[in-house]
Amino acid sequence: MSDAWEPQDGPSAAELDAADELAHRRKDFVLDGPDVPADDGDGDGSGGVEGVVYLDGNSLGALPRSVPARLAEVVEREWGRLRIRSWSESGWWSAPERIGDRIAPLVGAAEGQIVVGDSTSVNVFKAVVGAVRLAREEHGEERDEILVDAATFPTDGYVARSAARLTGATVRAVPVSEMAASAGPSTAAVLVNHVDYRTGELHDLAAVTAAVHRAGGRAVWDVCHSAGALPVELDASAADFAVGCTYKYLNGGPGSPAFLYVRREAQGRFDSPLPGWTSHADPFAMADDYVPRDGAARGRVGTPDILSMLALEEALKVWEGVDLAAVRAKSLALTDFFLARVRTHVPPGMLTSLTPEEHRRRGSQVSLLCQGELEGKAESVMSALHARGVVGDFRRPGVLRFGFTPLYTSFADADRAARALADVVLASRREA
Ligand SMILES: Cc1ncc(COP(=O)(O)O)c(C=O)c1O
Ligand SMILES: Nc1c(O)cccc1C(=O)C[C@H](N)C(=O)O
Repeated sequence: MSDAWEPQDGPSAAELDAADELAHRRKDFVLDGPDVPADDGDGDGSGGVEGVVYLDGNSLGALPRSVPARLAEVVEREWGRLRIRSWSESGWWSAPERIGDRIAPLVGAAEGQIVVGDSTSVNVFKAVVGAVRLAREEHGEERDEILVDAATFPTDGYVARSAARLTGATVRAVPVSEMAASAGPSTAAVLVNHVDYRTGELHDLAAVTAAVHRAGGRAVWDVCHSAGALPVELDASAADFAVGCTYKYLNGGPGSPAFLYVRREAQGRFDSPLPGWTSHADPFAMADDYVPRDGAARGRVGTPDILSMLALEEALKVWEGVDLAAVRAKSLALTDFFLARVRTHVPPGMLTSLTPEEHRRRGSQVSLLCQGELEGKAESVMSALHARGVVGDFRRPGVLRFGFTPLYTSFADADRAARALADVVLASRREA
């Protein structure tokens, strides 16, 4: 432990964990495994009885404990013994809408508006083209611009540019802070990340959407970093389309299918650019002409990815009885606690938080920029943290990211991570 590690003002991690109403959810996840570093007995937080501190749920959520048995059942019974009958008898065919309805309350959506399937990237494509077509149907072909969050996760930008080429529109990158003022008479659609993957900044879904609507455009939201991390008010904010992944805060597993939300009011006019046979009104008619289904199922394309989808369905059971307001309160308390610990123990000028202080602008991660003596060392700092049993990640050029998943991250985790970070930073100063 570093000499710099002194007792803190305010409640201890143990006191905060004892008062945490979500603490009991942690046991529903597999968090310790054979990769736990052996206890080296020096008390420096580098593993042992405490296990790994997992702060990378903003990239890949931890495994919910009940998933392996459910997957084994799906493979052995539903696939192994029932085979083709499972499309109807095991509910495989309707899984995309059924699981969409399980996600709906987590993102503030009434049922019947979310379908699960494909990747986030593919759903961004459906949503952006769908939004452009809708805006043009309402306001004419002069709607020729797509505004894209200038700090977007790259896949959204790539897809938007391709969608623009296909629809004859152009793309303009706009900082989210200027999005509302930038939407105008030529805006067909805007594409915004609800939480910035690099900084953890939370954007105002309702305000930006309202401004885009006033300008006559349609709003598409990427909620990858907010779904399951904080309350997302899709219906109340009048979002037109939203897309999210399920492998981060929804813990669906690596490559678990994404989801597509199409606001009920827009569903009947949603003209998907990927009209596959499973979104046909009568798929088994195998008709030449495409007639789209009504409702969320219009967002389907081809055969659903059943194994991943049913793993996700099981994973979503951890949300039963969870109050999203409690999730948000804990997320903010965890990130406040971690930031305060880091600020106290890391010498000034080495790490700067890119994550907003203001709660209303903060998602559920903390991003620290390596500066001064730490410039160029983000990767080595993160690997030293991994060696001490603290798993976050880094994004080039110098951002350390720590994701806080309220269902399983404890205040003791946040405390140990900050401690390990201070030790790593001070060690790197000694070595310099
Ligand atoms: C905001 C955001 N959008 C999209 C993606 C990825 O899309 P896909 O699930 O298609 O890989 C990620 C992360 O990988 C992301 O952070
Ligand atoms: N989807 C990922 C993957 O397949 C491999 C590694 C990382 C990811 C991620 O999700 C990265 C993540 N979206 C990010 O915020 O950087």
